[in-house]
Amino acid sequence: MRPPRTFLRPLAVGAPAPVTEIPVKPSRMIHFFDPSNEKMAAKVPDIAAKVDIILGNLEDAIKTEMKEAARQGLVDIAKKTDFGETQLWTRVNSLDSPWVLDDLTTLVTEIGDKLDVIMVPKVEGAQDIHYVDRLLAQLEARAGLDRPILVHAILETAQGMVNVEEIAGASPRMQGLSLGPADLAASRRMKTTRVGGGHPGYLVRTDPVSDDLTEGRTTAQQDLWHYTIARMVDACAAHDILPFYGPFGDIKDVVACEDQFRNAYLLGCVGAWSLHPVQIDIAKKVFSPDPADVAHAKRVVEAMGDGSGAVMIDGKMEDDASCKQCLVMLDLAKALAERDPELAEAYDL
Ligand SMILES: CC(C)(COP(=O)(O)OP(=O)(O)OC[C@H]1O[C@@H](n2cnc3c(N)ncnc32)[C@H](O)[C@@H]1OP(=O)(O)O)[C@@H](O)C(=O)NCCC(=O)NCCSC(=O)C[C@H](O)C(=O)O
Ligand SMILES: [Mg+2]
Repeated sequence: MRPPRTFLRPLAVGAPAPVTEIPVKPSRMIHFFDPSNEKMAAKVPDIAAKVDIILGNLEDAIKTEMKEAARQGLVDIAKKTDFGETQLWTRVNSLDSPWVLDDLTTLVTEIGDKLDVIMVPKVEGAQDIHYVDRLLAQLEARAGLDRPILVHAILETAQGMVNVEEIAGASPRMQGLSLGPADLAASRRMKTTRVGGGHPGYLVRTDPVSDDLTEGRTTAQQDLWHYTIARMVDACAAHDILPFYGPFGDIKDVVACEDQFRNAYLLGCVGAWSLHPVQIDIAKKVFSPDPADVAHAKRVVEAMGDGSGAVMIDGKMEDDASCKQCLVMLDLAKALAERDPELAEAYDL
């Protein structure tokens, strides 16, 4: 780790100064598209207008023989598209792959001025972020960029989970973390075959009510990802960066997708990945606070005045701590209202 006094120094001569704060912009969904797929690529301008973040994916889900076409496709799309307020991200290939060096070199040199964040998969420890950090500084200097490109790490190996805190604080470039449940399940040797979501076999059962062990015993499915998401959220909050849930692979099960996204929202995530257009509106709905919650938050904040003391509202005690939660809700609502006139009206902001 770099000592505190040097943490914010550029890592290459001519590289832009690192940021001191991660910009908090609406980030309800990171929409994945395959830049080598002509049909998907053609939809990018329309989709970019609807999402908070659009991500050109170069890693898993891109066939080996299409890796170079995907990289070039992303360069072409980025050059010709006006993304407006929507953030442009990419997911590069993993650091042990034969493609990542060309991914980083080409993208920063050709479209570095348009790229907000580079998502790095399968990050295992601070050393992976340090490698990317220095290389990006060199490339930014070469490309004459005037702002640093931020880095987002996917937590998808057991090693990455063990080192989650050092990853979150490894560089001032660290923008956030996403959970990659499919790779993480494989790395942990979990006995699942899904891309995110729950499993009916992971349950608890009520105690026996008689000698017949099958009589009257109900079960409830449990959340496979609770521990992982909570751990990621704590690491992100401690380092002032942003946590995201990752993919939900059962595209047709829009109900369970909404549940998974909501669990992540309630635990502190700011957004989730959308893999298919049908998941965009699910993320938008879930990660935008409910207007009733925003109205309640406003009442509490108004009643609490300077934020200290305790008041009763609708029979419930509110104090400094619940007021702080309400401020989190209101800050998010205000940020979203600035971007979305419908939400501004719904929140009366
Ligand atoms: C999942 C898909 C392969 C499904 O594609 P398809 O079979 O074409 O679906 P549809 O026929 O329903 O598509 C309808 C139209 O919508 C377009 N489409 C589909 N997906 C997208 C998209 N993401 N962006 C833009 N447009 C999209 C189709 O082209 C159809 O168009 P048209 O024919 O003109 O009507 C596909 O959705 C897909 O590939 N999605 C992205 C998958 C992906 O990125 N996977 C990687 C992320 S998950 C992961 O890596 C795991 C993680 O790392 C971990 O470890 O957990
Ligand atoms: Mg993965």
